[in-house]
Amino acid sequence: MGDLGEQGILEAILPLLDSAQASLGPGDDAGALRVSGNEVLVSVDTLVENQDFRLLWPSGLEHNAYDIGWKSIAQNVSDINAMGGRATGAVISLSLPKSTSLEWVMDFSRGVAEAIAELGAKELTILGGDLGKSQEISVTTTVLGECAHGKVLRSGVRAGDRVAVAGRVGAAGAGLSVLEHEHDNESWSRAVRRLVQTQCRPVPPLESGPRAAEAGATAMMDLSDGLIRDAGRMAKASHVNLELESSALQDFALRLEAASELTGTDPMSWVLYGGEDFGLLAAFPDGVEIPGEFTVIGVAKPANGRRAVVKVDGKVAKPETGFDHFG
Ligand SMILES: Nc1ncnc2c1ncn2[C@@H]1O[C@H](COP(=O)(O)OP(=O)(O)O)[C@@H](O)[C@H]1O
Ligand SMILES: Cc1ncc(C[n+]2csc(CCOP(=O)(O)OP(=O)(O)O)c2C)c(N)n1
Ligand SMILES: [Mg+2]
Repeated sequence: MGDLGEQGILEAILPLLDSAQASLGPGDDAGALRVSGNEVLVSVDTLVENQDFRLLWPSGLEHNAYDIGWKSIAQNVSDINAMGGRATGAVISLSLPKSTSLEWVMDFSRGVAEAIAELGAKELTILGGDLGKSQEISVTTTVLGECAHGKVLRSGVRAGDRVAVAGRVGAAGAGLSVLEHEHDNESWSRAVRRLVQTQCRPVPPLESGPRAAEAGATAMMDLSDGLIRDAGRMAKASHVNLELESSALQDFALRLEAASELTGTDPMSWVLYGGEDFGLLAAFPDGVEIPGEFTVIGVAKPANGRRAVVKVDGKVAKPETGFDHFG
């Protein structure tokens, strides 16, 4: 399966599955089902030890259970936010090695509870979950949600729309590089610690999803796999090119300098290809007032019947760069 990539696997399996009864089937940040006349959004995401976090990073930092609980909530409510909705319920499945301590599970659960409170997911309540035994830690959270303003899909961008982002871009990727860098974590500066914190405890902009929907966004998705890769998915779903300007991304890169000095990485590579910030990528038509927390980074242009692409400063960006579990 290694060479197929996530996209190739999905193209092979989705035709085998029946989604006819869904009001929105697979392909977007969340699916939707009509229940007693109301649309309910559903999304699921998994965190696996050594794939999505390490209990001990090469930098010497130990990853605590609290942060895993936090991130599992953050990454899931982010998918509901990306539809323009608010999370209402969640179930959490924990698969753990027998050696895991009770203190670990309690710390994890505190992270879940505090993420819900501090991220401002006021309507989100835990409905249940599951406990099981496994070789390594694996956390799967399913989240339900609703949209007051109608759901916003990835596929709605129209030529002429302005493309904008909210939340952080590149910080979590920079934090990941620092964690993976064999450099003693005791000597990290405050700025470096903040970037690591964005990787371990991401903060999706939960007010911005519903606000963008209300403002009239034509399309939206969350940024989990890297700006270029995710923008490529939006471009493909909407059959338009997304033309981005690196000058509009410069401010995001400037905020990553501390990590760049430590690891020797060009900060723009984190902005373009780093994932897990769980910010928003949205498109707004002309005449719509874009909410103030969004930064316009480009514009949508017709694909003219060709394969839709993402361009940066007029050059086609490589769609294969970014994060893929099977890439
Ligand atoms: N095993 C699967 N069966 C059916 N649909 C899937 C499966 N895995 C992923 N999908 C769907 O494919 C789309 C892309 O998945 P993914 O990249 O994980 O989404 P996201 O990045 O928003 O979490 C989503 O709509 C998701 O629901
Ligand atoms: C040990 C480790 N390796 C790599 C990463 C980077 N990483 C893991 S998942 C991911 C992308 C987002 O996760 P995914 O499960 O694809 O979320 P989704 O797109 O489904 O919301 C990235 C960049 C990490 N956080 N930790
Ligand atoms: Mg998503």
